[in-house]
Amino acid sequence: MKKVLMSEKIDDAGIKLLEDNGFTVTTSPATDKATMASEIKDAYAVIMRSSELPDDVISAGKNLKIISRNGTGINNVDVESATKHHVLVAKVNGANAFSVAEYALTSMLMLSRKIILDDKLVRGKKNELSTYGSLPNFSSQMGINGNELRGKTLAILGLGKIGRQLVKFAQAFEMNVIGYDPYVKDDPVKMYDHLEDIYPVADFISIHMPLTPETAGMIGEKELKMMKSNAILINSARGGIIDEVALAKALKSHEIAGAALDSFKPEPPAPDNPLFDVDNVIMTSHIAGTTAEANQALGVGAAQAIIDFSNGKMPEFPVNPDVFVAE
Ligand SMILES: O=C(O)[C@H](O)COP(=O)(O)O
Repeated sequence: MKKVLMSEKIDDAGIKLLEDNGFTVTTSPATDKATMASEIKDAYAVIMRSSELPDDVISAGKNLKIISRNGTGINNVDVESATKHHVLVAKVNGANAFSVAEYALTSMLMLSRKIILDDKLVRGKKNELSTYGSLPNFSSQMGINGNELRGKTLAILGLGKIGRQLVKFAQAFEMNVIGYDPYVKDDPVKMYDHLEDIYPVADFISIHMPLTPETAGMIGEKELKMMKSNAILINSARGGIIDEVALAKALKSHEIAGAALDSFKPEPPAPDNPLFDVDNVIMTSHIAGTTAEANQALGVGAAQAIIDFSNGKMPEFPVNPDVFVAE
């Protein structure tokens, strides 16, 4: 029986699909590299999500034929090493696009309606609330008002499946959507050729690009200074695209109005990450693409890639297709 090693457990539907197709499925804790390297020895396939799959682990996989990432980003897989060892890397595109786009929209709404700030105010004033009597909207009386999304300009950086889903959501909120993506051939929204033309006009900026040498550190002090003072920046893509120290400074000095980050560098964020001390930022634990629905679709997609491969068929989303040799 062919063994599939999971560095993180996938949805039961994906495990069942593999077992129904004659594979044995085991989990090895991704945090323990030594165990992983020993477990990978007799594995035919690996399924992984957020864990790192470096060269020394891949090299230990003497029978390894395919690495299946249940997600789109492949920044945590050493594709070069996989290719060197003739291991196919496959991913699952689009299965969590709705979830990530929902996360971006939720963050935009929470920040522009000041939901977290108001929640803190209500809790902080719990003993005085009865004195407000017929004026329960005390935060509005204090001058704290949110804004609608309607009519605001949203810049979407990266117009893949996630970015395009966000376009649909934003248009339903009557936002003016603009975009930047040097790799798209069509123009799903008004596209800009240069990021420096986007920063000064956007009220919201949402990043949906992979972490690559081109995007690493793409938004730092200089770029933050170009943004509007009411700008809200959302990163549900990858840590490392935004300089977090520069962002904390820009938020503290109100150079921009707010931010939401779901991914950090390093991940999880180190205790001395300056964003912990900033109010107008939402910090979450890489949850944007993890809903029950997305997890199920991703698990099934990752399993299907292995089944297809083992049946001599190219998986739907290969990363290094040249190593594919039908079995
Ligand atoms: O790579 C992806 O599938 C999306 O960017 C979501 O990220 P995640 O899979 O790391 O949650």
